[in-house]
Amino acid sequence: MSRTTTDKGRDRRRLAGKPAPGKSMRRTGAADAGAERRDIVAVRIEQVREVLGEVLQWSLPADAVLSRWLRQNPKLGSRDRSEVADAVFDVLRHLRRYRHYAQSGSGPAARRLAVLGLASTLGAERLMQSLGDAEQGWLSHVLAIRPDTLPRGVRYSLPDWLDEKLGGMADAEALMEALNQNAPLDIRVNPLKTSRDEVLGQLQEDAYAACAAQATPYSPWGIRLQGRPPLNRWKLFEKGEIEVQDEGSQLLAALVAPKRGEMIIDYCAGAGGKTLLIGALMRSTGRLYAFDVSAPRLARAKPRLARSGLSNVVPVVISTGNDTRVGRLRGKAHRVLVDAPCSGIGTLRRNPDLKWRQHPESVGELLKTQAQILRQAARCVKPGGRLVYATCSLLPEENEQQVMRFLEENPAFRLRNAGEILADRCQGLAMEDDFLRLRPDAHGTDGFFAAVLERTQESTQVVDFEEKTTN
Ligand SMILES: C[S@@+](CC[C@H](N)C(=O)[O-])C[C@H]1O[C@@H](n2cnc3c(N)ncnc32)[C@H](O)[C@@H]1O
Repeated sequence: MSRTTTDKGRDRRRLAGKPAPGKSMRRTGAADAGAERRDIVAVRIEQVREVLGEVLQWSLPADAVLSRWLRQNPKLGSRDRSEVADAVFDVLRHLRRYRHYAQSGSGPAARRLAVLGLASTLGAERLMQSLGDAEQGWLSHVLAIRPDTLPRGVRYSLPDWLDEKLGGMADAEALMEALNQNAPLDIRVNPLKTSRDEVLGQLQEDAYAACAAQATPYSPWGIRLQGRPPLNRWKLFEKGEIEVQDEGSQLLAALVAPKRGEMIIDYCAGAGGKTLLIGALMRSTGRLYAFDVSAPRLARAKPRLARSGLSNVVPVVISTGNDTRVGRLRGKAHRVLVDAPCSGIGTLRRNPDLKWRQHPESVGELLKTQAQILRQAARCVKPGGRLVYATCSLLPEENEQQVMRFLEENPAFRLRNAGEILADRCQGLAMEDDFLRLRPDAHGTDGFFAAVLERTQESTQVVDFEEKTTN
């Protein structure tokens, strides 16, 4: 059989130790891809290190620092953005444990934290390829440490004061563990425009398959989604049929139990999360005042209100002292919601930096503000009306203790059973006493607290009541 030119060429190359052209190209391609992956990881480590350098100064909330950094780096794609964000938030969640691990390494501490965050979010294997021998050795060493051999505060990455506070609660370690998980993405349907079944039906379509939409267990308006879909580009969102809202927040709005035609005050309305649901439950009738001392926060409620189709909401920027517009509503409101400024410890799944930004002194300041807001808001409640006090904190001093002190000072109010009030609309929530307490480990929501305080019908002595409480 005669040998072809191709055969001869292949033999010459083999003798010369050179691979065939096709193979050579394939191998180089694979090697290039590997090198590219290593480069990307090396760049990622630097990006995370850079963001952490700013976040760990604690001058701004982590999400604000991250948003600014992303604006300064507009060329990054969506995958780059989410890889950086995931690693930064992972480091904030596990900061105390990672700092403990970082002690044994060398080089800049922020780089070691970035490596740990990325090892957790991208996988250690992917990281290893981009590390030198010493860093690889260190990473293997710390990843082999069993967290259950570490003191509890280090294991769950809590500052000592918070470890002590949460440690005194029932099922403390389950709570600490749950607070270190990623929060799911909950949305709420707008009952003024649609129903949950209708939205769930649409989300069963192929285009939304990755979201694996499921009804939330307690709120009749809630849907839980997987991943981070680009919600604000969805038609459902643009048409005001859905809003982003944790199931726990939905339950707080339900606890207000508003009725058509009533006069209701959302005293700390912020960007209007609860206002929107309360207004929809009023079927856009009556009057719903959305108060807040922060004009920028209330301004953020405006586009949401526009989408919602509500026409009963009156946003008002109030002052922290004795505000005349608040004064005019004295004794007039059927319901007043105080969604008080608080430590936010119940939201650590979403805001892990709060455990490092808050401290006993800042909580002490919040306690004074909460008591003052409660006193001012209580004046607006009409006899027989209700004041709902809520926080996204798990700390008893911001919650039960705050309410019990208010009740001692204000005998015109009595505690109502929150579980019974919610039972009308929300199934399956069993509470052990009159308060509503939600926990991520028990309910899958952020941590929330709420109490319903009813002003007795007989309490017509508004003047006495005010004099007693103005100090
Ligand atoms: C927990 S946030 C409210 C969140 C909002 N209700 C929501 O559902 O999106 C607390 C709000 O209380 C406001 N606030 C702080 N001090 C206040 C005061 N003295 N009177 C009224 N609002 C106050 C803050 O500006 C902040 O927006």
